[in-house]
Parts: sequence; structure tokens; C-alpha cells
Amino acid sequence: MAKGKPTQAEPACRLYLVTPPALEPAAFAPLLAEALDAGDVACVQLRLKDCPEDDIRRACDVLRPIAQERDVAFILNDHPRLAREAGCDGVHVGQTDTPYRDARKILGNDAIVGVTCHDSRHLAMIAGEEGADYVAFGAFFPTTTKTAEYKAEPELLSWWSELMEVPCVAIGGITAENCAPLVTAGADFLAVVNAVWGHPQGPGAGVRALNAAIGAALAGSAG
Ligand SMILES: Cc1ncc(COP(=O)(O)OP(=O)(O)O)c(N)n1
Ligand SMILES: Cc1ncsc1CCOP(=O)(O)O
Ligand SMILES: [Mg+2]
Repeated sequence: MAKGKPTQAEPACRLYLVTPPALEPAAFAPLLAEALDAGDVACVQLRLKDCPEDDIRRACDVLRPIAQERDVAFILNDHPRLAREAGCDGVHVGQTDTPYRDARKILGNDAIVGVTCHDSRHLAMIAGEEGADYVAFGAFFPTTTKTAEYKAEPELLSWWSELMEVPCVAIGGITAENCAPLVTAGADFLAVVNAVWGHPQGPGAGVRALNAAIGAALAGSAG
């Protein structure tokens, strides 16, 4: 994920992989490599919830090079200081995490800082004005990965992408089967957990299916 909007050489909507909420780094490493070698992925977010910082640091040490060696940005969820110390490309913060401005101070201007904005135009405008590299909206569909308290609609993505330059990420229950309305509404990135790591044929098949669905949706909306 380069900072700013995708360049012309990149598809208008790209995959943003979020790791499962718990993982064993050595066992997960080949699955991550399989996913990233299966097709276009803009970034990987390491999202380990309720996990000691030392374990997160160890997971960064194992997983970060797998992403960065492939020119895929490696973003840490929730922990700006740890993200800086562990050489991550950026951090994702939610509305009850470290505030955006503090995260930016910790990581500096070159890092990617993304902000959860749920279903809120207001939160997104604030994050965009403050300098966030992307705003994340969701959940668009039912999800078992996280208890989602907010429900976003595709119109939010079209409103945002018509008005704003700051890229938007769609998250929550997204699959190859249901993603087309989000792509045509203008999502710059689709963030997924279960559709890739829970794919019955493995994460590579999950990435291929999602990229095929994104490509089909973009082709269908081009004419
Ligand atoms: C890309 C992306 N969007 C939203 C979230 C959710 O962040 P948050 O609301 O802070 O919840 P947790 O993920 O920390 O449980 C995200 N992580 N990534
Ligand atoms: C982290 C997060 N934030 C809102 S929904 C969600 C989980 C998305 O996971 P899945 O793609 O499996 O629904
Ligand atoms: Mg958070």
C-alpha cells in the first residue's frame, strides 16, 4: 500500500489482508506467503487481540519480512509505539485506541496511519482532515471475526470517494461473493479476514477468488 491513492498501474480496488485474531507465527508464516504469492495484495495488518506485547513483537519479526520482501505494506493494529519499534510500515487505530494525532507523532509522517470510522461520515471527515492515510468503514456484512457494533452501507463509500481524495477501506464479512457492490461504490481497499484465512481451499485460493471478483466488478462498472 503506497501512501495516497493507488497509482494508475495499480487496480482501483485492492486487497487488504487482516490476520486472524490469534496465530502462532511459525505456523502462520507459510500461509501468509501462500496468500501473498497468489495475487495482488496491497497490505497486511497484524491484528492480535488480547496478546502480550512480546508475542506481538515476535510475530512482527517473523511475519513483517514476508510482507515487506514482496513490497506489501505491513501494518500493526492498535500499537503505534510497537509498530515503530518493530519496523512496521504503519498502524491502524480505532476510535478507542491511541488517538490519530498521537499515533502520527509516534510514527512520523512517512508511516501509514489508518483510522476506523465505523459508519460515520463525521468521524471520517475528522480523520481525513487530521491527515489519516485511509479511513475504514464497516461492518458491511455480518461477521464472526469481531463483534461489530456498526453497520455500514455501500452509499457511504460512494459518498466518500466522490468527495474525498483520502482512500477508504471497507471491512466486515466481505467475501468474493458479496464484494461487488463495495467495489462499484468506490472502495479503494477491501479488508478481509475469514474470506482468505478460512477459505476451504486455503488462503491462496481465497486471494485468487477475491481478486477475480474485484476484477469482474471493476470490468462490469467500466462500461
Ligand atoms: C482496516 C481495519 N478497519 C477496521 C478495524 C477495526 O479497528 P478497531 O475498531 O480498533 O477494532 P479492533 O480491530 O482493534 O478490534 C481494523 N482493525 N482494521
Ligand atoms: C476487524 C474488524 N472490524 C470490523 S469487522 C472486522 C472483522 C472483519 O473480519 P471478516 O473479514 O472475517 O468479517
Ligand atoms: Mg483497535
